[in-house]
Formats: sequence, structure tokens, C-alpha cells
Amino acid sequence: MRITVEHLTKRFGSVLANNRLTISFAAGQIHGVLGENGAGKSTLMKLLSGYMQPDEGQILFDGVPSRLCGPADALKAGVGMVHQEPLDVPAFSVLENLLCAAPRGVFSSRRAAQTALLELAERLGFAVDPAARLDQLTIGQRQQIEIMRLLLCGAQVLILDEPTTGITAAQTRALFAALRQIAAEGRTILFVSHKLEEVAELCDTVTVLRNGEVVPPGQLPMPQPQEYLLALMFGDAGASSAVYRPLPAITAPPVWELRQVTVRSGSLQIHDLNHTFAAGRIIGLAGLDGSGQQVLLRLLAGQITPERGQVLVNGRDLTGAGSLAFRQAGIEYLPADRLHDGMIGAFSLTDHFALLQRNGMIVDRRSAEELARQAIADYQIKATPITPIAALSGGNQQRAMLALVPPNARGILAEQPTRGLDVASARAIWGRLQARRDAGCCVVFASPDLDEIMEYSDEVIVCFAGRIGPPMPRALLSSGRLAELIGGVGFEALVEAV
Ligand SMILES: Nc1ncnc2c1ncn2[C@@H]1O[C@H](COP(=O)(O)OP(=O)(O)OP(=O)(O)O)[C@@H](O)[C@H]1O
Repeated sequence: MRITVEHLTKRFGSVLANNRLTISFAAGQIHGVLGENGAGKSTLMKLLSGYMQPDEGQILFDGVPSRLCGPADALKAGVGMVHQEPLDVPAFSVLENLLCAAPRGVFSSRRAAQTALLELAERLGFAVDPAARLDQLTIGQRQQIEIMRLLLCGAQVLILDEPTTGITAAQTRALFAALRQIAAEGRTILFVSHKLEEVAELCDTVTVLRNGEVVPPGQLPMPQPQEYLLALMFGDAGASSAVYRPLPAITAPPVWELRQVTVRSGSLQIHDLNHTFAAGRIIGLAGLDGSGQQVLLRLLAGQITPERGQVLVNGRDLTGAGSLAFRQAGIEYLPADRLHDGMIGAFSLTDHFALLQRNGMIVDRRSAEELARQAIADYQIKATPITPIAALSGGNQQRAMLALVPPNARGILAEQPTRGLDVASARAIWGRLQARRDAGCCVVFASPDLDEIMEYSDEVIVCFAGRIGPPMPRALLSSGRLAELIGGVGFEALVEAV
């Protein structure tokens, strides 16, 4: 199905999120949509998938104008959207999710739904267990299920918003193979991303959005030179690259010290962990999804109590003291799902500062608003002090979450700190984290992106199947060696060598 937009316009107050967009996406192809944070990509996709209605302009399916009153309406018209955060029911099984989300009459029985699911999974190369509960699956597996659900409900156009964020390299390969297969069957795919390499690898065309407009007007065939696309997305801001600075020697005592720690979370158990995490360092945790990185971060945040051993923070034994005691000791946790776990979507920055500042039952709104204003200026957040966090773009949400970390924090634990962010926003976030490191904070972060681990870590810790490797100076590590280690090649020898 060809999908066309003509003069499509969407405003939020004074912000023109989409400004008279006119584009056409042909059937049977994969179309990349590129743009920096806040360029208007998500708004366009929400208009195409019925989550929002345009102020002006129209959407045409195979040349026929249509009005979409909601996502169910869009799916009926053949458009399905896979969101960055899966919109599924975690407590339900795969099959239950499929059944409860399918329009009436799509499946004649539970058995028919299961058969259709297994057949489609085989065609697309996905492994699926219909009885598995979604909260036991990784983001990558839940995304595969969401794609299959939309296809089984009749989607002819599939929109994917930053689909490789938070999934493993193997899952990305499986996703790309499946998308090629889906396009070869005649469906239209819109692939929203800010990762140029992925668009280059996968897409037949690319549309670049900047400040709510298509630049240059119309679609470009792929391939295009990377520098040209960067210039379209960012102007000059995308061209400069991060500068490496040597680090001063550490004199301060370690922020964390783990002594003979054994910890269990779900089916994963980590044994006899002995590590110190020095002040003034950035430590990257690398590993395949679910290899122990998140357990380690949560242990360091006081969110899980070890079965054995001791966790010292700034030299004090806080084993089993709970996450509040860790926060009081200067430890801050920045979760990957910033909108659901990190902040409250309906609250503004002022509201968040008011909560942090609260003195007993007294809320000082005036000082909270002043702090929000200051944070907006310091962190260059595109928002007012009273804009709800949910209305900010991903990059601005991440800046806001970082701005809420108190200046005297001793340790920052960041789960995928640049998840869903474009190059310029990611650099801005890393600039802030490096400034915290330079001020003596220890930053421990996990990322599925090996380039990010290599670019920003001072030390790298590889996690493999619940085993935590020794810290390695980044300067002594190559990308190839890191890729081997996270796949387990040479991991045993590395652990034994210590
Ligand atoms: N519900 C909303 N209320 C107010 N402003 C909004 C809303 N949704 C989007 N905006 C604003 O519209 C502009 C475009 O945002 P949009 O989310 O479409 O950008 P994006 O390119 O998808 O960014 P990202 O890559 O960060 O997701 C931004 O300035 C954003 O703050």
C-alpha cells in the first residue's frame, strides 16, 4: 500500500512539530526517516498511525484520502506502529497478548491464533514460545511479537520507531532480515532512526526531517554519502567528533567496593564478586542483553540485596540497607525506561524539583520553578518549567533526568544513557556525564552499543552469562576483542588470568 501525506501540519502551542510535510512512501520498500531529537519524526508517525490527528493536510492510502480517528482505525486501514516502548501487557502470555489485541473476528479460535503465530514466526525467522509471559522476555523479543501481532491483524504498512534501541546485535540482524522479508512480500516499511549506518544498511529511500520540515523537500534514494546526511540532519553540529582527554590519577577512596558478593535476580546468579569502582572514572558494562549488567547496576544502587558478601559505599557498609540509604549516600540511578521508571510523564520539571526539595509536607513551588528554569538553561532542555515530561522529545527527557541528579552525587548508575537519542543529543549527554566524572563522580553505565562503550569508558567490564569480568582499561582494548569477549570467546581465560 502506498502511503502519501500532503501538506501535513501539526502544532503544539507555538511549536510547529510537522510543517506542511508532503512525502510519498511506495509499497514493497523500506523507507528510512532520519532526524535529530525533536525534528518531528515521532509526530509524523503518530499522525500516520492514528495516535494524533493533523491540524492541516491529509493522509492518502493508495491515493484515497482517509481520516484516522485512532490507532484501531489506522490498523483497520492497514497501518500498524511498533513503538520504542512496547505497548503490550507484560503480565499476559504471548498468545494472550495476541488474542486480546486482535480486532474481533481476526482469529476463529485460540488454536487458530497459535497456528498463525507459529507459521509467521517461522517465515520471519523469529523464535517464539506462545505460552511465555511477556515480562520474562527481552525488549527485542517483545518487539518481534509486536511486529507479528500487527502483521496478523492485517498491517500493510509497518512503522518502526527506533526499533534497534535496547536490543542486541543478534536481534538487530534478525529484525533486519525479517523486515526485508516483509517488504519483499509487498508491504511498506517506515523505519525511523537516527543511526545512519542502519539506514544505509537497510533502507531503499531516506527522508530527512529537520525542525519539522523535510530537507531537501522529498525523498532521497539510498545510498547517500554519510557526511551529506549528517549535514542535512544537524548542520555543522554533527560533524565534530568527541575529544579524548587523559585522566588524572585517582586519590579519592572508591565509591563502591564489593567483597565476596553473591547475588541472585530471577534465574541469574552472580558469584563471589570482588570489585572496586573508583571515583573519577567512567566504567562501561558490556554484554549481551541479560548477561548480568542490569543485576550489577541494581546491586550498586541498593535495589537488590546480596545473598552473601558486603557492599561498601564511600567506605561504609550498606549491605542490605536499601535503595534509599544508597541515595542518601550519593548514589543515583538513571533507568533505561526514563519515562516510566525514571520520571513521571504527567509532571513537569518544576513538579519533579518540588518533589525532590520537599521538606516534610511543605512544597516550595517558587524555588522548584527557579531550579527548573536553571536546569533548562544549563542543560539546554527544550521545554518550559511547566511542560509535562511526557511531551518532551527523548533527548530532552534524558537531559531533564540528568539535570535532576544532585550536584553532589558520588556515583551515577546509567542504564543505556543514550537510548533513542540522536548523535548530537548523545554527545550532549556524554558531555554532562564526563563533566560529572571530572568532578570526581564514578559513572557506571551499561549499553548494548559497543561503539558507545569504546568511545566513552575509561574502564570496561564484560558480563557474560551471569559472570562479571575484571575491569579492563579501555585504552588496551580493541573493538574486535570486545565483540569476541561479549560472545564468550576468550572470556574464561580473561577471568582466570586475574
Ligand atoms: N504532546 C506534545 N506536547 C507538546 N509538544 C510536543 C508534543 N509532542 C511533541 N512535541 C514537540 O514537538 C517537537 C517534535 O517532537 P517529536 O517527538 O515529533 O520529535 P522526534 O524527531 O520524534 O524526536 P525524538 O527523536 O527525540 O523522539 C519537539 O519540539 C517536541 O518537544
